[in-house]
Amino acid sequence: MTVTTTPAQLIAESRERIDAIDDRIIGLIQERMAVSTVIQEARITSGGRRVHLSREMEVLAHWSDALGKPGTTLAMTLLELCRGRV
Ligand SMILES: C=C(O[C@@H]1C=C(C(=O)O)C=C[C@H]1O)C(=O)O
Repeated sequence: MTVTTTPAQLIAESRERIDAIDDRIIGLIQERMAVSTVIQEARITSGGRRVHLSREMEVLAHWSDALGKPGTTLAMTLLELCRGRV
């Protein structure tokens, strides 16, 4: 007996996978925010500034290399989440 998957089933199952992936991405972003906060607080406590522009350029280049221009946009949003608006 062959069991066929209908398009509606395929879509529903794939959307469940997307929701699960999104949950993992959100968790990773929250983890990134926590690590970024540790760095920023250490720098501020030792007399430095919250923002480190040359490091942010490295982060933007990393995302741009992987995902192109939308990667840069994503990285800018990530940076805003991690250190607030500049
Ligand atoms: C976390 C840091 O501090 C800030 C936050 C950054 C980030 O979230 O990637 C990058 C540079 C800084 O503006 C860092 O200097 O690495």
